[in-house]
Amino acid sequence: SIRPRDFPPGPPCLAFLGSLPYLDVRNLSKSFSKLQERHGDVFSVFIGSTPVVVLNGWKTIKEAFERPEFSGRPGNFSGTFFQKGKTGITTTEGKHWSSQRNFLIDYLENISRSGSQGFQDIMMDEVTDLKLDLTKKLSEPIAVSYKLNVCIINILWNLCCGRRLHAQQQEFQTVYECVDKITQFMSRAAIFSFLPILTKVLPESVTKIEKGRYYRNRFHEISEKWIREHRQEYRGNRTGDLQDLYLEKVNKGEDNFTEQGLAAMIREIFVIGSESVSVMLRWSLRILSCHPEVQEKVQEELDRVCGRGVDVTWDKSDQLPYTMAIVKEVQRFADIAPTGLMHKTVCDATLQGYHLPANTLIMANFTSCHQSTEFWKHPEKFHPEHFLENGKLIENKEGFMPYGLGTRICPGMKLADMELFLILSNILSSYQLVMVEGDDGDLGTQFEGGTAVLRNPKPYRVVFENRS
Ligand code: HEM
Repeated sequence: SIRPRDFPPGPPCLAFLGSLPYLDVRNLSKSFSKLQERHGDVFSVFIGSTPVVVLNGWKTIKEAFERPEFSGRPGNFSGTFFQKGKTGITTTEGKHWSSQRNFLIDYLENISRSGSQGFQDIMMDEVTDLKLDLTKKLSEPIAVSYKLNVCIINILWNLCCGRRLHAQQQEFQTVYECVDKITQFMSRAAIFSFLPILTKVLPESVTKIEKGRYYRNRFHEISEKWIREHRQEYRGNRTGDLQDLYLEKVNKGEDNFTEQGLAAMIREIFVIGSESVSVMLRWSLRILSCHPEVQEKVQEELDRVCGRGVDVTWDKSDQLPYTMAIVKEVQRFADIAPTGLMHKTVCDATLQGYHLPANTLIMANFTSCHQSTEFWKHPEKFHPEHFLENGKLIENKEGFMPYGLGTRICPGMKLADMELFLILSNILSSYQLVMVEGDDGDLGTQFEGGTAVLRNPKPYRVVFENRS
């Protein structure tokens, strides 16, 4: 074995393939849970010839991810291909990373703070449009993905560009297509970070690199155009959307703030912020249509607190513990990012007696928390009561980390929580979700479509019935 003695143990490493024969690449977290039984909470696997240290269990993941030594991010094929280099937040480190990350966090904190009504109203407008769209297809089986994506992309569009671009249909279609194709390409290309040789030996029909490059370039052109347009209109006295605030910093000459950096941030928000919320909503509607008894309870709460079919707003959320528990339980049950994003040690570090040299790749097995009987009474079931105690919502629960933990925790979490709450509660207030006849209610994962980074439900149709 090429493991030094104080490096975490793991399955054998074979030439070229590493530990791949011991791993189900379409369901890594399941393979990890098996290896955890044998090797403990900290073990290592080889992907190709690259060792990756896998962390399991709440205590271990929390201990590591809260320490700055573990806050690095490895160079990865998909991310750098998408941005044409290391820029933005997800793929960067050091001063660049913290400046961009803090900017986004401050901005989102500002617009989502209770009392700041503007952005909530914008979200509610999009939710109303979504409901109108659903009204056109009542009582027939429909696929919801596209409708949900339109709503989510419009929210992000408002966030990044202000309202003006919203109605331009052709441009919307182009952006939608770019985001969709880039997301697909990036999850397919995840493996190229470990086996770059594949990009050379496999044909384009398999790698889809040329196609990926086409959509990437198109999206670069669009994001750069948005910034030029914004620049022309900017007079230095408007404090509005994300671009205005970022450009203010560019104008002041602040370190790490450039127009290219702004374009990268916007592309990143669209790609990372739309698919994640969309997948979570697809799970939500699927799970709820399969659980009429849960729908009944949440609708009773919504009717009582807000009134049937009346707009549900974020300021009502603290009076809606059951609704909030559903949002959280969907996040636990769906476990959409089972291994999160890879980290890297930025210097030599020790963890539970093991020595990890600088630049060691680190992966966390979130499923080991979300599916553990240590924290959940019925881990394999959808059970909103996991987040309730004496009818009150449990805000911070051990073992729950849909957005990761510590230094790299998702900066979009508050925005995502608001989107999930507003879209789901307003749909449930107006409609009954009914399974299509003959549907067996299977809540399994869709594994087709390669090594998807996000865990998706199997494609499904659902019927919306009016409640009034
Ligand atoms: C339900 C939806 C979402 C989920 C489940 C989710 C989950 C995650 C996870 C697990 C990470 C990795 C944390 C780590 O590296 O340890 C992450 C990172 C990130 N997310 Fe989210 N996310 C969601 C929505 C969003 C939204 C709406 C945005 C943008 C507005 C966003 C922006 C980001 C960014 C920029 C990072 C990289 C952070 C960094 O490297 O410092 N996410 N997210």
